[in-house]
Amino acid sequence: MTGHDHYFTAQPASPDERRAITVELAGRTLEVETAGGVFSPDHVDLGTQVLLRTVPAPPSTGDLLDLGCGWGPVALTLALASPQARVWAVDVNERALDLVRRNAERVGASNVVAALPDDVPDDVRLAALWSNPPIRVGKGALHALLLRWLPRRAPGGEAHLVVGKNLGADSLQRWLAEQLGPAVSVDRTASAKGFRVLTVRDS
Ligand SMILES: C[S@@+](CC[C@H](N)C(=O)[O-])C[C@H]1O[C@@H](n2cnc3c(N)ncnc32)[C@H](O)[C@@H]1O
Repeated sequence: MTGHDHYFTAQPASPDERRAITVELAGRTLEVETAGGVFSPDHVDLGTQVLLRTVPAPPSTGDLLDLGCGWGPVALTLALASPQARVWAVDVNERALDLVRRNAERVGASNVVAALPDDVPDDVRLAALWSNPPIRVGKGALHALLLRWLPRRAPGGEAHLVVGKNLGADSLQRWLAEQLGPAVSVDRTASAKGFRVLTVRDS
C-alpha cells in the first residue's frame, strides 16, 4: 500500500486480491474473507486481539457498534457473542463493508448491519461501542470521530478503544477525559503487548 492508498479511503486503489484466512474469534475457528486495501488482511491485528481478549462479554441485546470494522473481526465477535443484539459494522472503506457483509453471512451472523457512518440512523443509541480506531487518519480526524460516536452511548453503555502505547494511548486518555467531562470516566482497563484498552463509561 502506498501513501496514496490508505486502507481508510472509500475505494482503495490497491488490488482487491480476495483471500480466505482462518481465525479464532468468539471461541470459534472461522474461515473469513479478506482483501488488499483493508486493514490487517492476513491475520487478526495484535491490538484487536488485545481488545477481544480483555474486554468483558458485550451486552446481550441492544445496538452494538464496531467503529472502523475493516473486514470485521470485532463485529463478528460481537455478533456471535450476542446473537440477539444488532451489531453495526461501520467503516468508510466500501471494500471493508463488502467483506464484513460477506463474512457475517459466512459465519451465520445475521445480526450484523454493515454501514457507512452516515447510514446509521440518528436515533440509534449504543449499548456498547468497541473499536480499534483509525489512529493513522491523524489526530484531528480521530478526535472528531470519537466526539461523533462516544456521545451516542446509551445510558450505562460502555466504549472500549484499543490504542498502541506508542500511538498516543495515554495522551488520548487525558484528552478524552477533558473533553467528555466529569459525568464520564475514561479508564485504562487493560495493558498488553504494547497496547492499552481505554474504557469510557458513565462515572
Ligand atoms: C485500525 S483499523 C481496524 C479495523 C478492524 N476493526 C480490525 O480490527 O481489523 C481502523 C478502521 O477504521 C476505518 N475508518 C477510518 N476512518 C473512519 C471513519 N471516519 N469512520 C469509520 N471508520 C473509519 C478504516 O477504514 C479502518 O478499517
